[in-house]
Amino acid sequence: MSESNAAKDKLEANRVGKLPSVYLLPDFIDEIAEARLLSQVHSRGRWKQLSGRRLQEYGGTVHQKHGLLQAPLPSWMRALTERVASETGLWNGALPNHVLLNAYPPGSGIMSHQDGPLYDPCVCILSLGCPATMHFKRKQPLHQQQQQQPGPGSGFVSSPDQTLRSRQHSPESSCQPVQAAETGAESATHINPALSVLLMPRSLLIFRHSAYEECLHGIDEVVQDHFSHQEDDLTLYGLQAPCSLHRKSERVSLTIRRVPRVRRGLLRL
Ligand SMILES: O=C(O)CCC(=O)C(=O)O
Ligand SMILES: [Fe+2]
Repeated sequence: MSESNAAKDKLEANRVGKLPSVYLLPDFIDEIAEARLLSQVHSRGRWKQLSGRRLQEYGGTVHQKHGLLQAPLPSWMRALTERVASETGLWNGALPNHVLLNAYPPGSGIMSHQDGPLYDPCVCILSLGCPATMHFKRKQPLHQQQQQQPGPGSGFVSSPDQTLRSRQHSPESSCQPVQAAETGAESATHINPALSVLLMPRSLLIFRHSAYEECLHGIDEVVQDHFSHQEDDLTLYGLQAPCSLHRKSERVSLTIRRVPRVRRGLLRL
């Protein structure tokens, strides 16, 4: 079997939930590699402070009109992106060229959003540090969004004082508007999640195609995630429902993507 067929088979064996294109690779890296990555992440680069999280961007800046104004990835990050590409068989032999680092203090998250149209519709997220849960919600038709949204550039997440999360969506009354996501069009939904995936440290979450294009994804602002039913992700981690996971320390994630349109050398725009 060719290397890329083996990678595709491995992905299919690690598909989670009912959405057709979400995959989870638990322990994609070991604890030594995690500690090394965390020290790389914290020893260099300048963080941009956003509401509730810090951000660093590697590989260049994504420009609406020109695509990726490319800057080289640091060698430690290139080694990781090459491994992700070869072990997943994603991007058909091309390499991801853009990585976002997000650092979340306990109890923070990221509002529901869709990543921008300039990326290949395929994302790999490596989690380090503390667990969290990613919720996918189907986008609503525009006319329904207009009735429910507070306006462009804002969205809804669970309120910070909500301490429990089960695999049910929070009631509308516990929602509050937050700043739009960095990476693309945002909109709010109030329907039940189509899928919730536990992001344990060292795991690699992958989503693409319809999960990328037809869903929003986000992480609730809670200090504890509760799982009432046994689902694929828990089984892959060897966990048994019901169970709760506390977010006691910082979570760092690396969002690995590919921007097909590249402009080399930073331009003055
Ligand atoms: O931190 C995460 O797991 C999610 C990050 C994300 O959705 C993004 O960078 O677009
Ligand atoms: Fe995202």
